[in-house]
Amino acid sequence: MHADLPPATPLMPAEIAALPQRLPLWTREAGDKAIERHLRFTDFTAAFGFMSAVAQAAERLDHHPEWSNVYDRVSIRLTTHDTGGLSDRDVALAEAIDAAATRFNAARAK
Ligand SMILES: C[C@H](O)[C@H](O)[C@H]1CNC2=NC(N)=NC(=O)C2=N1
Repeated sequence: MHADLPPATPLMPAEIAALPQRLPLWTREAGDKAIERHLRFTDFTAAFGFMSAVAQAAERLDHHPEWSNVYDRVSIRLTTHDTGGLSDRDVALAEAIDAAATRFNAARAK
């Protein structure tokens, strides 16, 4: 189904070090195996609309978030299970998530 996509490529240490510049809204988890972002929306409908948009991006990229939702809040953790750490797919999904967050007027949470 996703035979057209190359396999996930692990990030090099220099790429991990540059993540704060590349993805300023994301924080690196201790150990640098994952990044996370916490968002708040105007209400549950907006939060769920955002999650639906992210779900479509995740399918397109063949890369899926670890996330949770409570009413108007969504917390997202990105890691690559296949490689056991951060990969280019995490960056690609984070960029798609940032674009969707803008469209759904997300605010920073936490
Ligand atoms: C078979 C399929 O391509 C893989 O299982 C993909 C699907 N989505 C994924 N999502 C995440 N976050 N990590 C993975 O390693 C991963 N692997």
